[in-house]
Amino acid sequence: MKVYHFDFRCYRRRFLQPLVTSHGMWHSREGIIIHLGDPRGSYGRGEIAPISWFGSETLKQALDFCCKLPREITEEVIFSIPDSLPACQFAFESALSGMGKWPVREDSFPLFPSSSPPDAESLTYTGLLPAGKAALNQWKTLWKRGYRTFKWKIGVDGTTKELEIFELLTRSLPPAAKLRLDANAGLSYEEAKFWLEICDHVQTNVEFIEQPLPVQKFSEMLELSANFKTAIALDESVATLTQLQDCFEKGWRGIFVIKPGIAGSPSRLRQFCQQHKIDAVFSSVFETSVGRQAALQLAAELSRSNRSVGFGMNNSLESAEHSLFKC
Ligand SMILES: O=C(O)CCC(=O)C1=CC=C[C@@H](O)[C@@H]1C(=O)O
Ligand SMILES: [Mg+2]
Repeated sequence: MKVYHFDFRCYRRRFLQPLVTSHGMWHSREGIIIHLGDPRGSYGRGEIAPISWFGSETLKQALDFCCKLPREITEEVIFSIPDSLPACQFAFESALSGMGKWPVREDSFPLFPSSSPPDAESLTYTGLLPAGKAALNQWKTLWKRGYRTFKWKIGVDGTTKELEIFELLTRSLPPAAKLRLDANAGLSYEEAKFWLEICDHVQTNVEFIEQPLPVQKFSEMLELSANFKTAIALDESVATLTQLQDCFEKGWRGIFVIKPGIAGSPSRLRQFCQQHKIDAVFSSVFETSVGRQAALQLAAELSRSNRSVGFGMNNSLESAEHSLFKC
């Protein structure tokens, strides 16, 4: 059985502007870059970028797992990482499948790749707008950079204030623009109905409302998805492969937001998406280009519709280059 040398480093990158969602304010993205090397000098890298409030493991759980692993590991160890560690499953399997595809080893630990995978060139990207009225100016900057799909967080400032901004935003967006509203599970049932009603009658193309209700309100979201023209996309409800399978089995046939970085095993995710031909929107976990490359490769392979991918904001965080440290 092949044996790989295993090593890892932690990183911490600040958001240039804290990310404000109904979950709260997110100031820094922390994660782990893993390195697998083989005796011939080939190596692969992966990234553990958990989002525990979405249902993945915590960074501490991932770090404990890495610290307990021996420095020499086999494929058997990699494919037996438990489903309770989905971000670890993603990282180790990505590193294994990337063996030998990385440039000749640099002296420093991992240099972060600057390019996206070739297959990802066919993808279009979503621009993430800041919550609140800052969105009214920010969309123009992103439009000039070529974005045509925008995502705006709601469930942060209250419906009255957000509706005011929404009306100004939809009146200023060009007809070719698409808008996604992401509530991060922060609306009540009545507020969700209200937003769906508004979106059904507004001129701008509202592509979908993302996770309007908490994960526990699955049947309410299933009912709402049948009663409005505006689509609903599940995100927090389908964050891990286990949750994704569960929502599919309970009858969800709407849009699934897939964050490969926390979904779990890429091979099992690929098998599920190909078998069930789901309407998937691929989304970032604000990972570095190490995890982003692996996630975009999956998005390019598995995106069946022309929905843009939520990986537009790699400039939302400070550079990864000097963020690494031994942990
Ligand atoms: O999906 C996108 O367009 C960008 C990524 C994004 O919005 C998110 C990434 C990670 C956690 C959340 O704050 C947020 C989301 O809810 O989708
Ligand atoms: Mg979301």
